[in-house]
Amino acid sequence: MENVFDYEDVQLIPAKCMVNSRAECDTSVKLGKHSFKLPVVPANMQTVIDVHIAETLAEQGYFYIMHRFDPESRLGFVMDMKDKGLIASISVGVKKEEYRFIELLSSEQSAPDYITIDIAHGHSNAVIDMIQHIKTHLPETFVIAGNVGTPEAVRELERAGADATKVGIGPGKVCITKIKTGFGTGGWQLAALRWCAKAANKPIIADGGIRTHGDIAKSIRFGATMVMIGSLFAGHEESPGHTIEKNGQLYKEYFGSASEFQKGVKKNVEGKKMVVEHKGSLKETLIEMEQDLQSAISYAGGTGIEAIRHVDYVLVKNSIFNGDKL
Ligand SMILES: NC(=O)C1=CN([C@@H]2O[C@H](COP(=O)(O)OP(=O)(O)OC[C@H]3O[C@@H](n4cnc5c(N)ncnc54)[C@H](OP(=O)(O)O)[C@@H]3O)[C@@H](O)[C@H]2O)C=CC1
Ligand SMILES: Nc1nc2c(ncn2[C@@H]2O[C@H](COP(=O)(O)O)[C@@H](O)[C@H]2O)c(=O)[nH]1
Repeated sequence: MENVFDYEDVQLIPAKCMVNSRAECDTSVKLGKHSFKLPVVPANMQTVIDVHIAETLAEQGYFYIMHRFDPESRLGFVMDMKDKGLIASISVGVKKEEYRFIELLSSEQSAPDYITIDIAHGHSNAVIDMIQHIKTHLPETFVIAGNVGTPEAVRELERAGADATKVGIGPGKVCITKIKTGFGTGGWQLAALRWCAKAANKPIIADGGIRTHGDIAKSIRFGATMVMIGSLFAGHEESPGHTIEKNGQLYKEYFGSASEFQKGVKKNVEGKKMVVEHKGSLKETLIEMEQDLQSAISYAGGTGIEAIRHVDYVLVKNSIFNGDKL
């Protein structure tokens, strides 16, 4: 593989500005049948999203994916969202009971708009079979399958019927897959995204490793349609994790979906629990993300997200922060 790099190794190169104000730049993106305000989705993790946040995001025109860690509530959740005229977007795993759950959604005529198949090693027959099961019983539902980290995996899941694939094995903030198994895209997620995107015929969601808002623009440049983010969303006042005070400073808990804490047992643990700084409201962050992305579009010399996909870039190995912190 040539050119292995990650977010901090890249700078995008500005092109001539086409707007008189950044407010003219449109950050919206289409995924499936719907358009969303931002190419960003909070991670489907228990300390990042809950029913309240899902409803708020859907009402305000943002994409969301509800997590799968309260499995019994999912049918009611889909029905409620549909009753309110909101997009229903949920996650499933690949175990036997999930097959029955898909059949239940079908028999209740409660097809979600989006289903994300959410397992650690998505390049597997388990995911291929689940894609086909969903497509058989809920043919109108947009299926996101993951997670994967190679072009072969993207192609195989697309061939099986996935409408989008999610790329990122191990770059997450609470991930320990890279340490425990030696595998993954941690440390070269942006290059892996580029590699996968070259093979993809359908949208890719880049998942994990986003540490700054500029990384969203970089993900788009290297082939992402949407970007999934956990740690940057876990610290809000609305975030579902507990608030913790340490030496007068407020933090929020953030734990991996494969952490011992989430699983309740010490078996195949590939995630950890940590705290992130408390940082005000989700609404403020979404507005700041939109403004930063509008600015990125203006530097790309365009008026919409598409402009970012065509800019030149340089590799600046580990130097973009010059020792600075945000
Ligand atoms: N993006 C990432 O880098 C990672 C994300 N995660 C997140 O953690 C959560 C739990 O993931 P996961 O453990 O997959 O979900 P589940 O615990 O639901 O496991 C799904 C199924 O896949 C099997 N399975 C899991 N990993 C492997 C593997 N490496 N090889 C073969 N079979 C496997 C499991 O069996 P068995 O347990 O018996 O092997 C189980 O039958 C998810 O939300 C996932 O997104 C976890 C790790 C990495
Ligand atoms: N290896 C693991 N990855 C995990 C786990 N729980 C979630 N995740 C992945 O991380 C991203 C979020 O990354 P961030 O850098 O934005 O914080 C999330 O979407 C999952 O793909 C886990 O336990 N182990």
